[in-house]
Amino acid sequence: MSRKTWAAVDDYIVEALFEADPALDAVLAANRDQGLPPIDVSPAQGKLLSLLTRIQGAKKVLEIGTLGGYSTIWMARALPMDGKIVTLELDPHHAKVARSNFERAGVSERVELRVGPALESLAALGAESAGPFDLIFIDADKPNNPNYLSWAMRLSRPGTVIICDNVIRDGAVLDGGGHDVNVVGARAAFSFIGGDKRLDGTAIQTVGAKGYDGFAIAIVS
Ligand SMILES: C[S@@+](CC[C@H](N)C(=O)[O-])C[C@H]1O[C@@H](n2cnc3c(N)ncnc32)[C@H](O)[C@@H]1O
Ligand SMILES: [Mg+2]
Repeated sequence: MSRKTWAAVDDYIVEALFEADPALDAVLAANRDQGLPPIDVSPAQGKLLSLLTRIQGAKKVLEIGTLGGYSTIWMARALPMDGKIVTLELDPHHAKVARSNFERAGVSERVELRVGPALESLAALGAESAGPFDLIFIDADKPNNPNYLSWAMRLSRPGTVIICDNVIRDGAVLDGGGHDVNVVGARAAFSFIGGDKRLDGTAIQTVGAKGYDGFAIAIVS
């Protein structure tokens, strides 16, 4: 099965199941126009995040790694009116594009974007007792996965769902002796989840418009 087929099936899923969504299309167009890398989740993955937010009944969501806010908007729309998503982004240009995307998509009131190194923003959230969050999506610099998971635990409660993106990496996750820092980060996420008795997790391998990758998903006990 080729990458072309995976992408075509993704298109089929979107066509068969999703309403036309000019607002989200505009987000991707703005990201492209502003030179952001196309490393956001795919539409099918965004919908999965939205469904998981709803299945969880989440009111408070934390996202680490905003980019242009594509995944943020999927999750923000799945929140109740009094829900909130805090999203953390290092790059001021990405953050600026994301802010205007939130405005255009009509979700600004439900989104709090914090700019700076996520580890500093997480420490601030901890100091403010901003948790617990109901769902936490980790999708930033992969070498920091264990640090982000460690903060996710501190900002969680029993029942919090933690999702970590890009943990399969074309199957390179199998390469335990390699030096690719992103693979090392993916494996560190598995080690963290597998090694913490409070976490019960699995991973979903995904193929589609974004190639072969996957999400790790865990629940806090
Ligand atoms: C894969 S993109 C996020 C994609 C987004 N979640 C989506 O699906 O639409 C990763 C983002 O994390 C940001 N990032 C990288 N290192 C970071 C750090 N130390 N702190 C906060 N954000 C960081 C990058 O600038 C980039 O915008
Ligand atoms: Mg990702």
